[in-house]
Amino acid sequence: MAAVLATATTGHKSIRMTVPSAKQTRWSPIRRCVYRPEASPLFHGAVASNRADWQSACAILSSKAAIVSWRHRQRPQHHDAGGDAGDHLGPVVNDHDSSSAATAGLDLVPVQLPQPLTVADLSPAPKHGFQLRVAYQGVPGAYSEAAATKAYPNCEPIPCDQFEVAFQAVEFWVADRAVLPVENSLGGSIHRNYDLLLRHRVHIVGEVQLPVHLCLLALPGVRKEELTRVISHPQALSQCEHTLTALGLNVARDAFDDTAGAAEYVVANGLQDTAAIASARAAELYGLEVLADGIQDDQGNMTRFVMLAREPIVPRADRPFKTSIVFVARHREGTSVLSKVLLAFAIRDIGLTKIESRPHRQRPIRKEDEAGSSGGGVAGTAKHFEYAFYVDFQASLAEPRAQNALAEVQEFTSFLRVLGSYPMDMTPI
Ligand SMILES: O=C(O)C(=O)C[C@]1(C(=O)O)C=C[C@@H](O)C=C1
Repeated sequence: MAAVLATATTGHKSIRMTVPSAKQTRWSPIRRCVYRPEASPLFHGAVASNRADWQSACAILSSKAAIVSWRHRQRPQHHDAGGDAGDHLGPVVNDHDSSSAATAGLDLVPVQLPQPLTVADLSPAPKHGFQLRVAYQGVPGAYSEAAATKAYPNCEPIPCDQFEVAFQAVEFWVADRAVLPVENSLGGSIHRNYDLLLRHRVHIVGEVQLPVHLCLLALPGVRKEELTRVISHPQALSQCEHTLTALGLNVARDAFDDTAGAAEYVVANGLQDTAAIASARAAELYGLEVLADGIQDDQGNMTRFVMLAREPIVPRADRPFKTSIVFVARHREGTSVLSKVLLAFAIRDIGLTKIESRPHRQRPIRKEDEAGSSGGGVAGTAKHFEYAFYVDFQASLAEPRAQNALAEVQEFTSFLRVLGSYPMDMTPI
């Protein structure tokens, strides 16, 4: 059984990663798993529920075999702008060389013992010599990877197979940050991440906007006319819906986990009739040809990502900041809450850049009796959906006007959480 793992200390530098073939290996994404201590070979009562065990259980890097442990002789620490790759201890497969294990036909068994937490684990203070590890959803070549490296140049991007895994990677110290998409100028909001922001204990510490330039990729020699299927991330498919039709590609369009994963899939399966929509970098990484370049329906296509961390940053008032909040209306306030909240910002001259609503899962419906009293004599029960409202406003929490606005918002809400107060992305497009 083949053990598959890339060990490169900097994901980008891995040759195996950049020129993959069926036999070669590279970074595989961290996959989601449900942690069951009793199922873990590391289970020793209470000890088994610690971080190292979670990592052993969750960092399964291949669907075939490898069980990966993250070895931290020195705990992960970081600074935002790069570090010394040589100092970083990357993932290992039980200290074995994966290729020799594969040749010997061995099944690898995790032998990594839980590591005790150290003081360094508990300190957010960066230490030089370590690269910041940044989780993103997808595989190398995904736009989210590009966003991660735009947000944190010189970081070590850590691929995760699902958005939730990227959240967990930060919460459980497998990564120092996550960079995740929240909205696209063509496809709209990425609701899943709004929902996850509420469920996980992480903070928004920044935002990054990335122009998304989509390409149609196929195996070398394949012509457009031979295609019967186009695969990609649903957002990417929707971002070039019209252009595909204009190109005469009225073929099946199938959703995939991420754009680069679709490209990889075409190569891994030698698909002559299938194209992937992905980045030019994905074409390079996986050895595909670019059949059409810039196929997004709008040339200004842009995705906004948020940067997440375990700790919030200290808000400042000396540069443009944005603050993201989420709230649920207090029941007795009725349906007027949203307008009252908007007014709390308007009277302080605070601009709102985004508002999003998501259904309230525990309390989906609000009933209002005697609707007939104001409804032209038609008696009955009015039923409204109950929402969690997400608002981004243009001010720093360090500013008294923002603090006062939030104090007022709190009056009308049964739940209010600040997701983060962070510098706005001011980089030129
Ligand atoms: O599939 C990718 O490459 C991603 O990074 C994901 C994603 C998304 O979730 O919206 C990110 C940016 C693009 O808008 C298309 C897809």
